[in-house]
Amino acid sequence: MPIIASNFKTNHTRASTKEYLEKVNNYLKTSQNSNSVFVFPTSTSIDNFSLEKNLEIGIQNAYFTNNGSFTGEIGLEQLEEFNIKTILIGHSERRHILGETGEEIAKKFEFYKNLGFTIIYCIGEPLEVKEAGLDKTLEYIFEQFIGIDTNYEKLILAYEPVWAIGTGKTATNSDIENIHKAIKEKIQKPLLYGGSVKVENVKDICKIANVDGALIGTASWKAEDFIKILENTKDLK
Ligand SMILES: O=C(CO)COP(=O)(O)O
Repeated sequence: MPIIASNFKTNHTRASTKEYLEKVNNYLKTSQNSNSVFVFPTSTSIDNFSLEKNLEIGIQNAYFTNNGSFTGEIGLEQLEEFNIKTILIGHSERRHILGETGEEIAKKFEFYKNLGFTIIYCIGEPLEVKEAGLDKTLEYIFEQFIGIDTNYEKLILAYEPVWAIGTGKTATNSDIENIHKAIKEKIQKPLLYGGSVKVENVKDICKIANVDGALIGTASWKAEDFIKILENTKDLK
């Protein structure tokens, strides 16, 4: 069964997140859809939601600390209040827009690994690297694993080419196939694809060899569309 995840990024309010989750949860309750579903709302919208077993809330980001003086950040204490046990680490927007370094990402990974969190770890190359060819792309991607324990049992990977995120430009199926194959040869962990996944293409993408699911931004922000995405992928292995 595929893993299907929605990354809200900086979208939705507390009220609309609750509404969204009610809709998705009701769908899962009645549809016999056994996909493994994750939703990553904004930090201000997390709560103690009562959800189906296969729907889990994760956090988009947190600092590697229990608590302390890190203005603007949240840590373990704030996550524990809502029983959050899943975190997204290494998203390209944090790497490239918020300036998170490989070293900080590795520390974050280690901290949340030691706490037994499920970690969705994102990797992916910017356009200029893609244009330099497959070898350069793989070299860039594998550098993003430096300091990361790729044997961690609760690790899920997400390949998200930076040039495909929020641009409407999905990688071609053969790009996805080649990159996923190369990653899987080295790291045998569930591997999601992300980058302009849509209601219309999610099924075909999830059918590509070595694609275990999808991490979706824009196309997942309306509950009705996310439910269509879940419906379109429900019969896949
Ligand atoms: O960054 C993404 C998910 O983490 C992908 O975003 P889009 O689906 O908007 O391209």
